[in-house]
Amino acid sequence: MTDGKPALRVALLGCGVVGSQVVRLLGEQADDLAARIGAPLELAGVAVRRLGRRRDTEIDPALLTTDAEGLVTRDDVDIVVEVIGGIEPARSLILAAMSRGKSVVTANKALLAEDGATIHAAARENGADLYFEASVAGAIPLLRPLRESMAGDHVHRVLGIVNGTTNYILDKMDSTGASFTDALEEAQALGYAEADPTADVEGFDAAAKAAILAGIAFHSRVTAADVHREGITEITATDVASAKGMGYVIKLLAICARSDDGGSIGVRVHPAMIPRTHPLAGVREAYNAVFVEAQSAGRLMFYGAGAGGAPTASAVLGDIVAVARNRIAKTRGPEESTYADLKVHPMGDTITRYHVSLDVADKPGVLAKVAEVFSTHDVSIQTVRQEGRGDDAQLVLVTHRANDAALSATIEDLQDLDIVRAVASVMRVEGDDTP
Ligand SMILES: NC(=O)c1ccc[n+]([C@@H]2O[C@H](COP(=O)([O-])OP(=O)(O)OC[C@H]3O[C@@H](n4cnc5c(N)ncnc54)[C@H](O)[C@@H]3O)[C@@H](O)[C@H]2O)c1
Ligand SMILES: N[C@@H](CCO)C(=O)O
Ligand code: NA
Repeated sequence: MTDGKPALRVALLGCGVVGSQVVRLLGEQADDLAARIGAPLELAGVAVRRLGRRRDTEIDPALLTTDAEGLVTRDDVDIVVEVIGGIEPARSLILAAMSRGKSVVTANKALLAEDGATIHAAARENGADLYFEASVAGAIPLLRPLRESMAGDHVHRVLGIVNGTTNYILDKMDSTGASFTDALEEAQALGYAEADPTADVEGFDAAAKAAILAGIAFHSRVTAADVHREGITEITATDVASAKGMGYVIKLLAICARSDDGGSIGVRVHPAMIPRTHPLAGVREAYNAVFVEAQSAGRLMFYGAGAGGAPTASAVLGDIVAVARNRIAKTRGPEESTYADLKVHPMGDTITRYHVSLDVADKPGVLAKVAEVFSTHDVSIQTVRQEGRGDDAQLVLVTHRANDAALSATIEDLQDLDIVRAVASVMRVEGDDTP
């Protein structure tokens, strides 16, 4: 089937959770891959940090090297797969590979979100392919559909759950009533959360993915620094229970949306309450799901495993096949598209809704004073109810849509009211069509 075509030679950088599964699949599926590509794939070498380490997959020791730079610049390498992660040395290695015309496949969201401009420019200047499906939502085909299948449509909004670890934690808190700390420990015991869980629980991982998604969806350059980011560490069991009581569930969402006038985009990652009837509410455990809303396509939903060695390697393998086919056809995949050049507007200009719980004194006139603060900022209240009485009273308010800046100024003023003992919780509400 491959007509004796010479093999395409693959250099793998990094052999951890994802890399070891890439090695396994390249071996196990060699015949099918060759048939699909029209030429066999051959592993030219695997760059690792330490030679002697025990690995999940058996690798011919002769393929291992600690000289990643030497490997990517070898003449007999056609395709470089970067699954080391982080900014350096990943960036220098990718640039070195591209400068020699090699095709690059990477899963590195951190690098693409921080300095995608440099990597994409190098791909363009050297006529090299750059594929990165695994960088966002692991196995779920999402970037290729956005870059290619939807290239003829006009995307309004991308909204989703793009971090499995935090979804697992929030799901446990919701289903068992666990505290954040207990749910995090469970996620760590199961291998979802890393020993240092900061990138996940503080929303950095999701923010990098949001930047990549927004850039592709809106044909603009978006970096991690442009993304408004809030993590889930402050969410309490009480927040989760009270959301549940009102028919909501708390999820960490990534939201990339055009402004109402279409002149700018908002890109944000933060926890939000969504109705339990919303399709994203049913995304349990460590799964990911992303909605794309486009002018002609309408609403599309992408769902599946956003992390894990084998699922992520599936996306990497798909990219390897794509770049291999391109090499054989002497063509290239699509370049980065940033022609629309939309700017990211500040979070304060984003239109959101708030759910607010206030510990208040239960006496006449309190509600009127609270309502006055909202009206001063032109924020309209949708519902208000009181829970408890006397010294234990709580006012729970849900607003209509307003500027996030007006909503957060309202909260600041409420904090200063002497009748408000504490602002017990503030959470944005998403996913219902309330104006
Ligand atoms: N694990 C997942 O579920 C997942 C999902 C999507 C994307 N990703 C991305 O895939 C990439 C790899 O993630 P991972 O989970 O496999 O990480 P990992 O830490 O398990 O593997 C990275 C490997 O790279 C090696 N390494 C570090 N510096 C090196 C160097 N200079 N030369 C050679 N090897 C070096 C490390 O020793 C390690 O084995 C990251 O960019 C990550 O964001 C991972
Ligand atoms: N740590 C990420 C997986 C890698 O993108 C997650 O929990 O979804
Ligand atoms: Na993906």
